[in-house]
Amino acid sequence: MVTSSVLGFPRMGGNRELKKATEAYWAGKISAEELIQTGKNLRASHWKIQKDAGAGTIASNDFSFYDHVLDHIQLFNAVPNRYRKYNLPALDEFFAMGRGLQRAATESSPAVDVPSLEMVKWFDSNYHYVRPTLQDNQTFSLAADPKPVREFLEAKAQGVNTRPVLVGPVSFLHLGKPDRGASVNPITLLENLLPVYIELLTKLREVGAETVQIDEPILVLDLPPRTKAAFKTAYARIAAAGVSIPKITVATYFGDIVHNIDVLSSLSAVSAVHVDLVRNPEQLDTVTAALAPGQILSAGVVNGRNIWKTDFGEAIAIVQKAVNALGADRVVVATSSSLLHTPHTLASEKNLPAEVADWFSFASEKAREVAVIARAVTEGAASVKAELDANAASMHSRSTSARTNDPAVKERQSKVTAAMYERQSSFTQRIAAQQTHLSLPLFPTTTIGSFPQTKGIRVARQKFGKGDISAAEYESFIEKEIELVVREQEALGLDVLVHGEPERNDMVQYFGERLTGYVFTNFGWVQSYGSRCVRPPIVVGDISRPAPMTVKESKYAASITSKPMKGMLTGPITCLRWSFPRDDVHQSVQAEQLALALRDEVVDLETAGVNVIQVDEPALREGLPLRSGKERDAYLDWAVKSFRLATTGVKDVTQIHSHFCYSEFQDFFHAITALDADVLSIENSKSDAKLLKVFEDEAYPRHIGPGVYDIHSPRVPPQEEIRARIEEMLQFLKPEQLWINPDCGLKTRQWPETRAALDIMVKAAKEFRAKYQA
Ligand SMILES: Nc1nc2c(c(=O)[nH]1)N[C@@H](CNc1ccc(C(=O)N[C@@H](CCC(=O)N[C@@H](CCC(=O)N[C@@H](CCC(=O)O)C(=O)O)C(=O)O)C(=O)O)cc1)CN2
Ligand code: MET
Ligand SMILES: [Zn+2]
Repeated sequence: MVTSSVLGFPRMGGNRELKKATEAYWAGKISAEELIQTGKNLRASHWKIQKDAGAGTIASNDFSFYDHVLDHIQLFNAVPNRYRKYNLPALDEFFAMGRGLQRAATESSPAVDVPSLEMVKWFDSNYHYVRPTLQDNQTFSLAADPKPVREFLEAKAQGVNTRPVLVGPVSFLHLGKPDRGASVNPITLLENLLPVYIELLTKLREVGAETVQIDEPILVLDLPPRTKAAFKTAYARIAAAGVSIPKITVATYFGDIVHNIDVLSSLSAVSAVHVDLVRNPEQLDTVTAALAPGQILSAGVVNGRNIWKTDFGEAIAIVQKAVNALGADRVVVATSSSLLHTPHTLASEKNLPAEVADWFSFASEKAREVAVIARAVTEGAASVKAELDANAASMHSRSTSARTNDPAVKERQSKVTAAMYERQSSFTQRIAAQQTHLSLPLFPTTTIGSFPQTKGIRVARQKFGKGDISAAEYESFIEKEIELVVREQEALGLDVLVHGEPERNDMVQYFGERLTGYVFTNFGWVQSYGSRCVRPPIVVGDISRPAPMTVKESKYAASITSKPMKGMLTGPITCLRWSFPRDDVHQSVQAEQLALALRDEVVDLETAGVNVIQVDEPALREGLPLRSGKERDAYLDWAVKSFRLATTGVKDVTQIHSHFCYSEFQDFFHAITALDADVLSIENSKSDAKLLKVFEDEAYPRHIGPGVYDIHSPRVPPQEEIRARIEEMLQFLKPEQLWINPDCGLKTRQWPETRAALDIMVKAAKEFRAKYQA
């Protein structure tokens, strides 16, 4: 019999209960017990949803109060001493690593001041994990009352026999890095980690876990030989534990494992291997052939990364093929990855056009899909006839809908010329014109765009959405917010100002709402990091811009100050990647449509007198295929082209900025150069300044602002810290090319820390200005 499984469920809850409780706890409004109870209720509800949907195997330990990799840092007692030394309650230590902690001394406790650990992209998704930082001679031990055991028992008490999910030992180490000052190669710590890992598996078996899902997603990456070899060591040791541990499913996702297929022989003792057959259906034959006798294939055919209904006909055909090769008892129908990346349920969406809603499937619906597919294969199509028929009708409705096709957009795309990808002059000429026009000092200061999205702003927007306040009232409210942000920046002494983005719910959703071809949800939230969520707009058809999207706000902001005002747009790749893109048209086509819409916006801003325009592309790297090779080159080619198409319609004097919230450019530096942006701002405060060396090595001529402080944490950086960062940057960058700015936008911050940190930043810039101008 073919069974079904879900690799993980979203954590936030249908109403973002987890986000609200976590933030209330941080604000001191609810107790730790109340937060813990909220987590418990959510887990119970999520297990029930999946059980009621008929999903066979359901995960536990997929829940986290912040991030599941961070959970494992605590689980293995790999907490750096700078956190451990405070002897905080486990929950507070956990959050201190996630978001930093700065607290004045009280009668009973000393002052705490510790920055967060680094947060990085989870493969090619918009989810971020907390990166384990490991010491030379790092030791591990199992935390008391291990979370996976606790949550397994919790589900068991509810009558759900779950499959605990763990981050695999090899992936955990590979995804980590040496702590600042340490030089350890994380993978060399495997021997230290394995006994703890086996102790955990043994405990899980003791409490009744029959199987465990061990995620080793790094198997889809290009791996150094040493990491590949680590799989052999790890899984031989795990196999040696025999019947004292549960059966194991090793899960991979977001790519194929064909290039690492030799590693499968190291996994011959595990009971099942999971692969992503949505992304890479072609790997089926190779993987099937490489399985050990009796080994089960978990076939990921329901997409964990988007919201489109699964085409049952296609999925059943793939599963049937696997069954033909392996037999029904050796095939499980599964989601391609955890459903963490999908919204909670479609059932809450009351405002979608009915035609379109019928094309979608969110997490709760996907849990049902795996069950239906498994039943169709086991008992035959007749057993689920109604569901198969309805699915076929949905597929037909979408493929024939008039909504997806706009001939005017296609017409415009056919008229794109080579000249439309080029600025009028070279950077050298442009920067001279820009300097004259802007007359900026050495080490110019700026910010990345957004200022605090206060409760007041969000509530005003909510009221406007509900019709409680009029458009005119909302607009004048936004103007007041813009004015406030402008005055704050003038008082701080910043050089290039921004309007603060108060009118934007989100940098991608906002643009989606102003473009044709998109639809929106009311509750379609997806976790991005910690308590932060996004509601990705959904691309269903051809995209165009009916009217200017940002000109009014930027023009107003520019009109109330004599300082240069920077216009603020989200680039085509980021608009695409942080939406749910359509899957019936190549992404390069959607990116070009977005680029043409943005090109018009850029030109309109210039015409309105805004001569500094930032086009954010933080998702450029995220879209980079995970493995090096031809696919990467093809992606970079169309990604760079769409950025250029969006930005090159302006005169020399208009300065184009772009922003990325990371600083690892080594593997695609040529593409960064090819963007031909005049100024780049990048994240840098949490990474090694040595990453900037590539700009020096490649003699990158344009301007760069590597972030001087982290904005994801409320912590205010001391001036010495910023000074030290700038000194480090000057080892690799010329003073003439260096801008001073934070790592990213300030929307998640509160005003007091924003003001304090920017004040320190501007002072530091002035210090360097004095030193270098002398
Ligand atoms: N799409 C996207 N991806 C990104 C980023 C980003 O900015 N956008 N930045 C990077 C880091 N990721 C981030 C993701 C989300 C947020 C973020 O701030 N999200 C906000 C929600 C933003 C939003 O959509 N706000 C809406 C809705 C706000 C809201 O919750 N309103 C309340 C009512 C008002 C209230 O009581 O507060 C409600 O609907 O219930 C608005 O402002 O209009 C949050 O989780 O709090 C920040 C960074 C990488 N990926
Ligand atoms: C995630 S990148 C953010 C860029 C945007 N302009 C902001 O400041 O919020
Ligand atoms: Zn950013």
